[in-house]
Amino acid sequence: MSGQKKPPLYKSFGFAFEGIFAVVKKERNMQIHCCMMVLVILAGLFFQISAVEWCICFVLFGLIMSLELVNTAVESVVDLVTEERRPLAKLAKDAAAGAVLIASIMAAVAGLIIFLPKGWEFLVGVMG
Ligand SMILES: Nc1ncnc2c1ncn2[C@@H]1O[C@H](COP(=O)(O)OP(=O)(O)OP(=O)(O)O)[C@@H](O)[C@H]1O
Repeated sequence: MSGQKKPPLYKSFGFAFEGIFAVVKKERNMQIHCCMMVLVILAGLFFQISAVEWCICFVLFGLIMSLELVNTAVESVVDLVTEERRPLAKLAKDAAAGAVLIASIMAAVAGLIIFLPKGWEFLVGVMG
């Protein structure tokens, strides 16, 4: 929309937050990501993970949630453009979903690398 006055910065932030809240409300996968984030934060506090480990966790939360927002945006645009079954619509939706899946698998692996040894140490300490 060139030539039109841009909305003030605070309004742009408002629209962005509206988008985030709408996706959290509508998308079950986003609700699962939010629950996982809370669980990881609780585990991080319990096991007192290092600053670098917190950074890795927060970067991965951001990556997965951002990709979920983009995935919902792609799905919405595809549905807006066509209700017919079309190969390109399928490719767009499946590729966007694949991006979320890859990030989630990598985050799960990173989570295991960070938390598995600490969980094991804790169990050994409790039992021994
Ligand atoms: N217009 C379309 N043309 C061809 N295939 C489509 C089309 N719309 C959806 N599909 C296929 O059906 C699958 C399910 O689509 P849907 O829109 O229900 O999204 P979804 O993968 O269930 O995502 P979510 O659960 O996040 O809504 C897609 O992954 C895609 O493979």
